Amino acid sequence: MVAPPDNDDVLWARTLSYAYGGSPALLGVSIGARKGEILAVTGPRGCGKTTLLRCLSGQLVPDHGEVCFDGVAVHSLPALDRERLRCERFGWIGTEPQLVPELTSWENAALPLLLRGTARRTAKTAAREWLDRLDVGECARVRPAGLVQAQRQRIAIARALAATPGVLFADEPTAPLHRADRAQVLRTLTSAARSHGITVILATHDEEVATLADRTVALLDGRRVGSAPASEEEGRAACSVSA
Ligand SMILES: Nc1ncnc2c1ncn2[C@@H]1O[C@H](COP(=O)(O)OP(=O)(O)OP(=O)(O)O)[C@@H](O)[C@H]1O
Repeated sequence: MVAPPDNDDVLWARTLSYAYGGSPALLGVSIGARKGEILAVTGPRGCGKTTLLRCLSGQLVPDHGEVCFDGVAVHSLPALDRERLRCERFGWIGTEPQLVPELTSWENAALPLLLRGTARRTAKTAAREWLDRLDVGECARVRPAGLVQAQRQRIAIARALAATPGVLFADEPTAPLHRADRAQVLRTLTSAARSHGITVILATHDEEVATLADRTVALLDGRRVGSAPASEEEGRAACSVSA
């Protein structure tokens, strides 16, 4: 059975290829995600998950193929517009928490909101709420150097959620956490995303983590395993080139 064209995808990519210095990491990958959907990208180490997320989020420009978010052709935006899009509409949780060492935990969590011009008091309230939800409320006034890695990662997750992005890219987000804490943090992340209509693209090599997603796409050696629905290969309306 051929799936009908799906024009509800808020983020989609068609035939993405990317190589690092001639060494291919992605080969013709097509993918789509709807608003509020939690989509897991799975596969063994080195299969191209991070590269795919970096292409989808505009951090990398694919060698071939297209990325479209909310009608905007991300791959053809000038670098500054891609940066603005990432700042205003996307969130990123990496495997390593990258916090600003000079700022306290709440200031780190509030940073995307402050950069967008949100009033300091409002941004602080939102940041502290998310720190509480992620069980690091007591660390609000502590700088990253005074925290353990698992606490820093919870703060990075709070920072991503506090900004309520359109799409949250999460690359092995629970890797630095203790095994016992992973399920709880992932549940907080996925339930927050569902209640706020945030689309999540979740890269993981852990099958258990992937079970929390609405749908899974598997990669192997830079290619999508199994066939992509027809809607992800063709039949899309062209996206515009302005942000
Ligand atoms: N900056 C880089 N320079 C050169 N090669 C890279 C770079 N980043 C990734 N690669 C290579 O590209 C391929 C895909 O890597 P990628 O990190 O996207 O996979 P992954 O599935 O996310 O792996 P992991 O789970 O280990 O992060 C691998 O062969 C990797 O060695």
